[in-house]
Amino acid sequence: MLQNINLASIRQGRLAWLDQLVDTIDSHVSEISTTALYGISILSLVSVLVITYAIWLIYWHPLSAFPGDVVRWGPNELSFSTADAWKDIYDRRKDGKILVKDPNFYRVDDTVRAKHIVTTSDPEDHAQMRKMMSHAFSSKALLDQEDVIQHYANGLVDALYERCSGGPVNLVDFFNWTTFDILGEMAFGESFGSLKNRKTDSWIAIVLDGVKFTAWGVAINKLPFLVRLEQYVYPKHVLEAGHTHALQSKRKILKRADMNPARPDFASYILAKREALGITDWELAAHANALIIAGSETSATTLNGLFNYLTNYPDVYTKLKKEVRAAFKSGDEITAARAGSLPYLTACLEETMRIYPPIPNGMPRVTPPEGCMIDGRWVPGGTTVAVHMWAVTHNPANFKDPNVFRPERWLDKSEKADRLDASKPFLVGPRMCMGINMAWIEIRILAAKLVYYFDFEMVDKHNWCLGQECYTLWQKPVQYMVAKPAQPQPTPTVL
Ligand code: HEM
Repeated sequence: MLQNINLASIRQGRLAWLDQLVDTIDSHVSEISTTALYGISILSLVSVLVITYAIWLIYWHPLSAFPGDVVRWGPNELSFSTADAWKDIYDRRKDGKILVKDPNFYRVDDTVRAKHIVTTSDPEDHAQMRKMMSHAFSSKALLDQEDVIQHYANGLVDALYERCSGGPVNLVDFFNWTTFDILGEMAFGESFGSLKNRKTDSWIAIVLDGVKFTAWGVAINKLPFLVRLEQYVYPKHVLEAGHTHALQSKRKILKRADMNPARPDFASYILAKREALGITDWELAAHANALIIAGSETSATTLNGLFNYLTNYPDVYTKLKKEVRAAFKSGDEITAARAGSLPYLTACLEETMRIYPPIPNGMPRVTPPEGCMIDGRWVPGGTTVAVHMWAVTHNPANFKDPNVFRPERWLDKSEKADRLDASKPFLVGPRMCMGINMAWIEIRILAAKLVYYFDFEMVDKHNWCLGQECYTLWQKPVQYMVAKPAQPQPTPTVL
């Protein structure tokens, strides 16, 4: 009996509690129903639209027919990794069609992203800029440039002799100091003083962070609704570096404009056309920056990559040392011409730029409105296309054992196992690197001098090139090496 009473009261209590709950929900539902209904309807509509758009992109978009070796890596973007795609996308085409640089990737504005030779999309605009700068890359200019390169190459050797007895050296710093000092002198009329001070100039640190600013800008541009909010999307330090870098470059180039250097530098040729072509101060700064980044970071990357692979492949290193040390009786004899006649050195550098391309991503172009053929396939108009440097040089269809560092593949051309023309670290066609000759002079001299003067051993031997972050250019971590002198120290150079 007692039990029944208790059970009944419990049941009653439960029911009361449930009644209360139902009442509460009821009142809330009636309060929010209209708003919730609207919300749910809009959400459902958006979901249906997004799903329909996604299905359209996957099954009915004109590019949906591109599976396999051509990778559709964005709704309207194709990546080719065949040797033949290079000429169809970047070179002068037989059908006269021009694939311009994709303005969504090469972003420009009137201030911190002012257009320069690398970023302008308009072919006529570009041709004018290229003409303006051509004197800076003439044979005569190259002779002067070799003097500057020799000067800093000797400075690098001195700095390494000075520091190597104190323990392992971070090669990344030493190559940055050297290549940025060379380009600083060529572009702004003065070096950054990094080699002399044995310290990375603060401007260089900002330049390297500034590279991320450009890469973030490209990523943000992929979602147009983010562009207006972009200052909130960038990481704060990247945004600051991008702006500081542009402002400091403007200050530097305007200071250079007031100087009158004895030897013409890159700035001389640009300043000479400043009025005639109506080049703004921001554009002046952008040109100088483009030259410094294009010319220094890339060469430093190649040299770091070379010494990483040499120290990981002792047989290759021994063979290269033999070639270089047999060719020269003293370090002063190392000139660009003589270093250029060493086949194994050239093969080692070619192989470095294949396996660790200084600019590893694709440089996007847009197909003309009427579409065009690329590598034997029809591609509709307005499609963004590129050959991604890393993909094409690591594609086993182009290179046998693509992850193996084997300079011999560049020497034994009868082998035919490799499509050597798939590796184009300097690009091809009218937008190809303007500094290719200077780059070869620089990397040959610097590599030959270091191979001649030192024996390097990597601390904690590993493949330093793998696993690096990339923001168009590699974010290079420290690379510590033990440097043992192999020759008596030369007379130091006054920097
Ligand atoms: C190993 C070293 C180098 C590599 C791998 C390299 C690679 C490249 C690549 C791939 C481009 C095309 C970029 C694009 O279209 O977005 C380029 C353009 C350019 N590079 Fe280099 N570069 C190197 C060194 C240099 C040097 C030393 C200079 C001298 C300052 C230089 C000056 C330029 C210029 C002016 C352009 C723009 C050409 C144009 O659009 O007409 N580069 N480089």
